[in-house]
Amino acid sequence: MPELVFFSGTMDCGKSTLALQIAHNRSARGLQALIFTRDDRAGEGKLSSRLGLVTDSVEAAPEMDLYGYVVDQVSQGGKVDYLIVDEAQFLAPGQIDQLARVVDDLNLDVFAFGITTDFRTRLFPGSRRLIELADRVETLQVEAMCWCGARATHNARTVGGEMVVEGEQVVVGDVSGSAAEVGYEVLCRRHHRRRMTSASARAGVLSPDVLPVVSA
Ligand SMILES: Nc1ncnc2c1ncn2[C@@H]1O[C@H](COP(=O)(O)OP(=O)(O)O)[C@@H](O)[C@H]1O
Ligand SMILES: Cc1cn([C@H]2C[C@H](O)[C@@H](COP(=O)(O)O)O2)c(=O)[nH]c1=O
Repeated sequence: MPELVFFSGTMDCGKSTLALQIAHNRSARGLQALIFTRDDRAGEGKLSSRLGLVTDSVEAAPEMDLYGYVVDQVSQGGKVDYLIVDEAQFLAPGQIDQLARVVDDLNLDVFAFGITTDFRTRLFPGSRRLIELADRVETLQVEAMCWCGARATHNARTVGGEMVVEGEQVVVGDVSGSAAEVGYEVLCRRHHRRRMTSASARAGVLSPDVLPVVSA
């Protein structure tokens, strides 16, 4: 039976790499993917991994009918054996419904990849709908780690190096950006709640406030 599968995790846990591996393994067996992404860091119409691999994709624009696009491709003689959808958190809930229809009415597997929650720990609308509709939700095996060594479960946003909890939900960025701009860091829940990034933890250790007080 074809499935809608949501591969989810934090930023930087290997989702895009897995998407590219699935496409590679299947294409070696003659299966052709139709690849959608939205707002990949590498630019429009690209699916990229931090391991350096990148492939062309179809940019899933906000108003695009994904089901209609697949039907058009197939009616024009295009070969579509299954779908890969990266950065699926950015899709509108209605577009996730269209992906479910691709599975049910066109009998194609759809593998969606994305982060579940934003920098405020709130579900992205696209991820919420995926959790509601997917046949399976898979958590990635390679866990990203918080600076403390615990499994990273949350995404923090930094602006000028400081963790923030207010702002636009969508700001494309990376975990290795310069401290001057918007960046991201994956944290465990404990340190997300305490707003302790690796930089603020280091600063805390160096702060004279935490040095032992020597009595006279
Ligand atoms: N230099 C490197 N050597 C080995 N693995 C790396 C290197 N750089 C990145 N990675 C791996 O790539 C992962 C990020 O992959 P990516 O597919 O871009 O993540 P995601 O799509 O989940 O944000 C990291 O968690 C790490 O496992
Ligand atoms: C937490 C969070 C992330 N984003 C953006 C930042 C990146 O461009 C993508 C995630 O990409 P990845 O391949 O999973 O690293 O999402 C955002 O816009 N808002 C957020 O709150």
